[in-house]
Order: sequence, then C-alpha cells, then structure tokens
Amino acid sequence: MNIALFGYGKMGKMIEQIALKRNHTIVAKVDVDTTEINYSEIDVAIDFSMPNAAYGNIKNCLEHNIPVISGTTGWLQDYQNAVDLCKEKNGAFIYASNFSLGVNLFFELNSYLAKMMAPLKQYNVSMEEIHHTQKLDAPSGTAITLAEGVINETDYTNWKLDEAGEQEIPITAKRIADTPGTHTVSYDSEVDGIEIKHTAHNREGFALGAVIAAEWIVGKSGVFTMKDVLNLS
Ligand SMILES: NC(=O)C1=CN([C@@H]2O[C@H](COP(=O)(O)OP(=O)(O)OC[C@H]3O[C@@H](n4cnc5c(N)ncnc54)[C@H](OP(=O)(O)O)[C@@H]3O)[C@@H](O)[C@H]2O)C=CC1
Ligand SMILES: O=C(O)C1=N[C@H](C(=O)O)C[C@H](O)C1
Repeated sequence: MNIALFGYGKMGKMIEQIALKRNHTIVAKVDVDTTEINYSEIDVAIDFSMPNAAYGNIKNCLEHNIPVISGTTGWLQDYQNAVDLCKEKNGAFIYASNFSLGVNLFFELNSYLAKMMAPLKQYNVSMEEIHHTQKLDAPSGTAITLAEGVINETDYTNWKLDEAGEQEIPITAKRIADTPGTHTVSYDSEVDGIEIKHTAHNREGFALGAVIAAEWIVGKSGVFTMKDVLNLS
C-alpha cells in the first residue's frame, strides 16, 4: 500500500518503521510547510499531527477520496464535521484516541467495570493520565474516551480536568519526561478502592494499531472505529 504520513514527528516516524516492515511504501511525509501533495499516488493517509492541523488534513484527504486514519487528539470539536464530510463524499475515515490493542481491550474492561459499579453509589470514580512533557492537549484523548465509557454506563454526566462537581468525573493529567502514556481508572469508597491501569511501555503499540487500521480500511467506505477493526464486541 502507498501510505501518506500527515505529521512526521514521534508517531509519524514510528509508523514509518512499522509500515516499511509490513512491506508498505511511504509516498509522502506531510508537515506544516508542505506545499504540494500528489494525492493520485496515495492509497491511504495516516494523520498523527497536531490538534490545530488534524481537521484540515482529514478534510483535504476526504475531498481527494483518500481513506484517512487519524490518531491526532485534541481536535474533537470538528469530529462531527469530519463524519459529515466523509458521508457526503462516500469516503472512509477512522479516528481513535488510542490505536493500541492493549488500550482497546482496556476500553472494553472499563465499560464492563463501569456497568458493575453503576448501582454502587458508595464508590466515586476518578481518572489519572500521565504523558511526556511535549504533549499539547490535556486531558489525553484516551482519558476522554475512558470517561465517555463510564458516562455511557452510569449516572455520571460529564468529565472535568482536576476538580469536578457532582456527577462529573475528575481527570488528573500529569506530565513526566519520557512517559509514552499511562491511564488509571479508580473507584473509591470509604472502605476500599478498585483500580484498573494501562501502561504503554513505548509507542510501538499505537503505531502498529494505526498501520493495521490503514490496511483494514482500504476498499471500504464509512466512518469506523477501532472496535470495527479489531472486531471487538
Ligand atoms: N491515537 C493514538 O494512538 C495516539 C495519538 N497520539 C497523538 O498523535 C499526535 C502526534 O503525536 P506525536 O507524534 O507524539 O507528536 P509530535 O509533536 O512528535 O509530532 C507531530 C508532528 O506534526 C507536525 N505538524 C504540525 N503541523 C502540521 C500540519 N499542518 N500537517 C502535518 N503535520 C504537521 C509537527 O511538525 P513541527 O514539529 O515541524 O511543527 C510534528 O512533526 C498527538 O495529537 C498525540 O496526542 C500519539 C500517540 C498515540
Ligand atoms: O500524545 C501522546 O503521546 C498520546 N496521545 C494519545 C492520547 O491523547 O490519548 C494516546 C497515547 O496515550 C499517547
């Protein structure tokens, strides 16, 4: 497959390594200074850029009928526009806050635990995410997906960074050098606590998941999630 990388930073470079190992060709490495893109040679685009750049990249690809995989976080105010454009163009698009297999299993575990905890009002839920110090957005996209998973199963209505009101899930975001991504979901009562935690040891899992999603989407049309790619429940 001919892959175009939108964003050639930490993730773009890791995706390139994995894509080459899986016999794909990188036909474009697009950054903010790129002036010309030959869309006719691209089979699929993978966007790991920046919050203020992601939607523009996705829009350009969909307008040129290129399937797009986006892992960029912090741009979700435009997510519905991307969905609408994809449908209008009969294109193909996946956004995932986290492409790793482990985190996608963790999302399922989070929903299952939330369902069990829903009637147990003596427990309060909270979340913590830890990432490297270059991260631009907080809370992480993964933490937001985890919070949405809890909200879907319980009486919680919203999430909030740091201090939260009643019915809101408090999320703490910590920035520590060289941390690829750690997420913890905690339920605490006066007498005990339950925690589930996912720790990324490096960025390979994110990158492999994005390449697998790119391989999966070519030839399809629609708006998909990693649940579709991984065939989870
Ligand atoms: N969904 C997932 O599984 C994961 C998501 N992420 C997310 O992916 C994104 C990228 O992460 P990461 O690689 O670590 O970040 P980096 O900062 O290392 O890389 C981002 C790259 O995007 C480039 N860029 C800036 N503007 C544009 C533009 N208009 N078009 C294309 N590229 C542009 C930057 O170039 P320059 O430096 O020159 O400005 C930089 O090279 C983040 O939003 C992060 O949260 C990260 C890991 C996993
Ligand atoms: O910026 C990162 O590095 C990561 N971002 C994603 C997020 O915001 O959840 C995924 C992963 O945790 C790494």
